[in-house]
Amino acid sequence: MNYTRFINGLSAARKPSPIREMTKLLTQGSPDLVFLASGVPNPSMFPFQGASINLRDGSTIQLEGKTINDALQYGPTQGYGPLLAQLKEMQQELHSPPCWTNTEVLITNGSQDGLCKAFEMMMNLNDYIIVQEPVYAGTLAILNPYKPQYVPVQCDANGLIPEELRRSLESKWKSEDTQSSKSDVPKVLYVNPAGANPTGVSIPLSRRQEIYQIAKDFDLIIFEDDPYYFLQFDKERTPSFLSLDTDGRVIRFDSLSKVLSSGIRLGYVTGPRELVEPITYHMQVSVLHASSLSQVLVSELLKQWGQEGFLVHVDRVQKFYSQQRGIMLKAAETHLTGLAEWNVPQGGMFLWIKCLGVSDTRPMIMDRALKKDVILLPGREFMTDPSQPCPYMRASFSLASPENIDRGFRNLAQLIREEIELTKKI
Ligand SMILES: Cc1ncc(COP(=O)(O)O)c(CNc2cc3ccccc3n(O)c2=O)c1O
Repeated sequence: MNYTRFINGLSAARKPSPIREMTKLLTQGSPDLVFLASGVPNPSMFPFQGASINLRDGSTIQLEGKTINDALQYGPTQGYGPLLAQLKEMQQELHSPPCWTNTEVLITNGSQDGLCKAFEMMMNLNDYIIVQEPVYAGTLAILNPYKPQYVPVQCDANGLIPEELRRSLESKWKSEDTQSSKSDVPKVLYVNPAGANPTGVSIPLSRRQEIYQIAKDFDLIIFEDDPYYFLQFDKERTPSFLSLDTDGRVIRFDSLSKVLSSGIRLGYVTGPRELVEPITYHMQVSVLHASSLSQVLVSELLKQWGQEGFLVHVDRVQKFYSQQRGIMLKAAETHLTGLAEWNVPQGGMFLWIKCLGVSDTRPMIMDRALKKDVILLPGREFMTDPSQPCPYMRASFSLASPENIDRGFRNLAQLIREEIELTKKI
């Protein structure tokens, strides 16, 4: 693949930071190396001497000696060596990327960080960008400052509709347009393939294959933003776009937030070397690297658990959210029947609810929901054109107890009834 058209001028101008390149030598030198090259602080002056992290299973992770030193010190931008190796092994095991020999993995400050830098590598003002709609609000927040021309592709209960994607592209462009540097043909398709935020929808494998073929026809890069990959409620996880990527046109964004901890701020980007390298250079000058403490802690955990132990853990997490989903669906059936409609989420942690008889949920939620002791997110926050009224709202089943979910939906039902009455009076 020729990646030139996917890297904007700002990103193409980024070069390896000399200081960061020196830090690589720190990990490559012989034990006798006298390192006088960079401003790495002396760890003997750090007040922290060790750490012991208690796990729920009764075991502990001890950070001492080399691990506490690594945890408290600068490290390589791409990521803490042992964790990088563990994540690369996991990506190969789970996705068997066809272009593995040209694939890089970069550890980022959550997947949001990687996503933001990947868009900043590609986007120019007013670019066309293809998104499945509704879109994760955090992605809209990254994109909106570019004043993009969104190409929102219609979704149904199985996610993005390939025929709609092809129709949207063919209505304005031909595949040969991608040969012209002057063409405004879109470069990126952004997709949440499993347990999408906010709809909870997962795209079946057959559709992913059709979508991948369309991406080939129009030379698109697929941003596979997949933080709910381990929260798919079907027995088998659907193969990722990365596992279909025979061309090297998928950049995958994974997150540890939903399965290990959101506060440790660790995600990882997996994609072609030519597209991961500019994001790495951006990391070199923005944050230097993701938190060493977080990386060492997770690496020690994965050492203790092994990949098998990690997958046993994520299955437990998946079962928890599947139970939470069941509790919310029961509350919706009990309290919202006749007042709203919804799909059964196939993954993730959200229920996407369409209010009947309320054309726009934003004023109802922002102005009147708190008085009813319930709060959700208005659907407009997830739309590419937030100026339009939207009857949808997003409810998260991640945190609330079963009792509170029931009470919240009871209050929500009352709120909707009062909104319908209010609307009649206007
Ligand atoms: C599709 C998709 N892609 C990327 C991310 C970012 O995950 P991370 O950086 O790896 O932790 C997310 C996280 N989504 C949310 C985060 C959040 C954080 C505080 C408060 C509210 C939040 N709400 O509502 C969210 O949806 C996501 O859903």
